[in-house]
Amino acid sequence: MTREAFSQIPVIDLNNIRSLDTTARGALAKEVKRACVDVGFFYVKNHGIPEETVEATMSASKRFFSLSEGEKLKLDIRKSMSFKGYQPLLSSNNDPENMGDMHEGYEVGWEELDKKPDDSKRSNDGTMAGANVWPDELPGFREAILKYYHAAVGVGRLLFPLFALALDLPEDFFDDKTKNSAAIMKVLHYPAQSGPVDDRIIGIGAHTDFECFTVLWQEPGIQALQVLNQDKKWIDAPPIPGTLVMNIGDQFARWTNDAFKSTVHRAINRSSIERYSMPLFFGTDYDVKLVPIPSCVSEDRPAKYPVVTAGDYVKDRLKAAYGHHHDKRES
Ligand SMILES: O=C(O)CCC(=O)C(=O)O
Ligand SMILES: [Fe+2]
Repeated sequence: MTREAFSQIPVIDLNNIRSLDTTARGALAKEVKRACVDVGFFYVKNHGIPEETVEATMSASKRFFSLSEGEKLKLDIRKSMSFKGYQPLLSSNNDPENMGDMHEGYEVGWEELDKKPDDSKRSNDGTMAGANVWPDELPGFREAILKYYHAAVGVGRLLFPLFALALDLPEDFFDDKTKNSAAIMKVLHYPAQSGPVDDRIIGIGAHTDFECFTVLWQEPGIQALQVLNQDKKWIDAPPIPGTLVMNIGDQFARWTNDAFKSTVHRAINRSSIERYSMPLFFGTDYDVKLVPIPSCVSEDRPAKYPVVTAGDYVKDRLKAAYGHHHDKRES
């Protein structure tokens, strides 16, 4: 690939993802592989999530963030042992060099839309198991959030086999590693940062995501997301209507011994209006060990990472970013 090409984030059409034609799926997997190896970021179109679902969830999210701080703080994520609930402005810090992230957020994990007395997926989450916390005052909020959550989880389910193909693995390689609910969704609200911006307080500081991959919806019309390319230059990842942004996270970097790039990114909302986004982070089940795939390790490419479980990895990174439970970054 040329240097020029590194500054491009590809758009991949998922139209053929459900195709029964293995050649078509194979061609798609090739495109995905190239994006994962070269950039670690790509856009997907024809992802199948209806626009109405996105809009309903966004309007629910806007209603949530416009509640009073007191109401929102009833759901303070710092009271949750499993990282569910509300994150006030400046309470997280994704870049240890920075002084806090200029966004507020709200975080949920797996939950059935129709409540079951025993939701085995959620209770099997081990170290990350714990109920979502919902506001009392917002009728329809839970339903709107969970509707998008389940739609996006559906996209994630389609993508794991594609990533497996891209790694020359059997398509079902991740099936027994993704049986539970290791998918965390956030809705985020970034105030406008116009005027001079202190580089140490931006929307979300430079970071990599912790899981296998992220599916991000970002508000159309506002440029904020930036990706660090292989030349260590920040390139814009503008919203493209009708697409979702996908990026590789640290768990895939570990599975692939860095063949797939967990790419550093950040967001700065320098527009004059507030911005909303929603990432959904897909990991393997929390008890699964992040063991490098044999074809990604060789004498020339020795294993780079110690083996840990997905749950321990994610929890340590969350603790570091949120600095709560009186725990500081371990090591
Ligand atoms: O809001 C965005 O565009 C990026 C969010 C993000 O990178 C994250 O939450 O990990
Ligand atoms: Fe991120």
